[in-house]
Amino acid sequence: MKLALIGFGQAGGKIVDEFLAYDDAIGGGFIESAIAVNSATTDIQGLENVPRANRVLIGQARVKGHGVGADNELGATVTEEDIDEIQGAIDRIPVHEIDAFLIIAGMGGGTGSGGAPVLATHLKKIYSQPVFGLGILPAMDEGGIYTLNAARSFQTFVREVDNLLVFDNDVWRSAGESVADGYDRINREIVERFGLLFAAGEVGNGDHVAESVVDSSEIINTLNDGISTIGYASETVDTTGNGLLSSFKEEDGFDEGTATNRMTSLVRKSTLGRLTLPCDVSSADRGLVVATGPPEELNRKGVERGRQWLEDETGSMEIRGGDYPMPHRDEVGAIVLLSGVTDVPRIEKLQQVAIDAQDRTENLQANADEEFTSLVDTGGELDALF
Ligand SMILES: Nc1nc2c(ncn2[C@@H]2O[C@H](COP(=O)(O)OP(=O)(O)OP(=O)(O)O)[C@@H](O)[C@H]2O)c(=O)[nH]1
Repeated sequence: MKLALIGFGQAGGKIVDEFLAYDDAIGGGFIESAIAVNSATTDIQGLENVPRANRVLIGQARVKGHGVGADNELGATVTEEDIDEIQGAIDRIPVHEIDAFLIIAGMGGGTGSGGAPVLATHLKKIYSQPVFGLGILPAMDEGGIYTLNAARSFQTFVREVDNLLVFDNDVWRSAGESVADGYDRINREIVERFGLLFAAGEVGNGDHVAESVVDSSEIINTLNDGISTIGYASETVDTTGNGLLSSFKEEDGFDEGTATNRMTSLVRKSTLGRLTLPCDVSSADRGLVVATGPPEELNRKGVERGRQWLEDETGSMEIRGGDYPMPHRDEVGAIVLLSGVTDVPRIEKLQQVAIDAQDRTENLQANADEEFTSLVDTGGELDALF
């Protein structure tokens, strides 16, 4: 499907940058336009792939290009004030060519956390295309302010978009990695999963017409509303024709049984393995299974079996399935999109920690005010200058 990507804040911009590189690398063609919005000059200058003309600096009057310092209320305010600047960049998008907008933001900071929901509200008012969000949750040890920001932004963002796709940094961190290396790796994981999903809806004009390609409307209908999470699993296949697999192949070069079993097991691994947002799979309302890989290794039966398995696992009758053929790849994969999930312990925990952080901050503030008054107050024994 064709998307207009809008990266908000530092994380949002970096992920859009990575999406552009990925789309290019796989020849996906799912990005129609890409915009980055930020209140920090250095962050926006550091991007590599977003065209310069599509980088929008907001909040200059208030923060002078220095960012909003994790104050997401200020992030929301400067976005409202400078919405015309952002609209100026959106006006250059051929909106009639896109299937949806995707706004991407780290939810723990200030600019993206506060600004992304404001932009979603604005786009929904003007355009008929769906507006999706991709929200990045902070790791739990990032501290109270990030958790509080994320919980408040989540509540608002999910209400304003047609669907909020969620990625949880906490689940994807590795011990012993620097923050920068960690983000680079995590960002590649993000774009591979979401990129393959969106690229899947963009097949149609190539040489390889799959048995049952995924259509952009199937992705849109699966997303529909609520929040979503994605699983992905892949396996290397021997495409040279000399390997072990080839010895099982039938005369036409395709072993139906192997391909079917492989896909069913990949769908299971993808669903029961690490999701972008861990959740109880049975709480999903809708789902989509996408089989990716060289067209000669994909078959309809494999997707159908995987789809049926997911129906049983979720109890949902709304599980769609299809192919995304990728010629010249030596990997077969399965993407599982679970949408309308409701049993998500991580969100409940985030909200609880945020409520505690909010209460603690209010108490500390009240005490600090009292203590400061008693520090300065001499009981009338000293007169202030004026
Ligand atoms: N996955 C991922 N997460 C990131 C990255 N950079 C920052 N984050 C996350 O995003 C949150 C901070 O958001 P940023 O995007 O840095 O903040 P911002 O929107 O630019 O807002 P301010 O810096 O406060 O003006 C952090 O809590 C991290 O969890 C990144 O490159 N990848």
